[in-house]
Amino acid sequence: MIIFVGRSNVGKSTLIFRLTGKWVKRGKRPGVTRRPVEVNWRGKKVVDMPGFGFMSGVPKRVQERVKDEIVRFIEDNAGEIELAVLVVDGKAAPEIIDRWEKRGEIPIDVEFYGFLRELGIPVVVAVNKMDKIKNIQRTINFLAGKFGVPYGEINETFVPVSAKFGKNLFEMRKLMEKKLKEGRKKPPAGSENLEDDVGDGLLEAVE
Ligand SMILES: Nc1nc2c(ncn2[C@@H]2O[C@H](COP(=O)(O)OP(=O)(O)OP(=O)(O)O)[C@@H](O)[C@H]2O)c(=O)[nH]1
Ligand SMILES: [Mg+2]
Repeated sequence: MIIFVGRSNVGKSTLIFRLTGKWVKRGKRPGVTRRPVEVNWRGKKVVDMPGFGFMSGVPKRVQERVKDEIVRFIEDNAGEIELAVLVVDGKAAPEIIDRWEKRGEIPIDVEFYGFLRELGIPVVVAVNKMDKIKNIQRTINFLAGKFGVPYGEINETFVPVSAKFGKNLFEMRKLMEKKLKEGRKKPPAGSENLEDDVGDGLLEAVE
């Protein structure tokens, strides 16, 4: 199972539609997807999750309940979830994160990234709406800092995309496939990239 999670209106459903070609409900206002929706992609379940955070016309109490339901869904299915794609709105996220931190709160995206990693779920962060972002690398570096992703792991964690304009979807798919292949196991901290690089060097030498 692959889940797509993220705040409301970041483009999760549009991204799933682009990736799988399967019809899922999309919309202009936050709060379109209200229940997990399952589609099939290459023999795997892809789950379009409701968004957390602000939803237009939805009381705060209900928003909180939706968030609790998402957390419960992930906990209940943790054993089956092979990969999570955390979708963020690359244009809006830095500002929202700063605002939450200034209030002394943990930004919801930061919280969810940590939550997924704690459960051992591999995460790809799709930085969506790249068509609206001026300096993509700066945005990604900012997010990596907030999420606590080490410098060496940025390129295997973050991918800028535009679901609406179909940009960089191939890159996203490639990263998803890489993470799926790697599975859940995690090499000891500090050694991960070193070993890969050594292996690549050897292969190149043979070729
Ligand atoms: N500019 C721009 N707009 C986008 C992009 N991707 C999605 N959108 C727009 O963002 C809005 C929300 O898209 P959805 O796919 O419904 O978002 P969602 O995350 O599924 O929203 P919820 O189900 O409410 O949580 C729509 O108006 C999309 O057209 C993008 O890459 N660039
Ligand atoms: Mg949706």
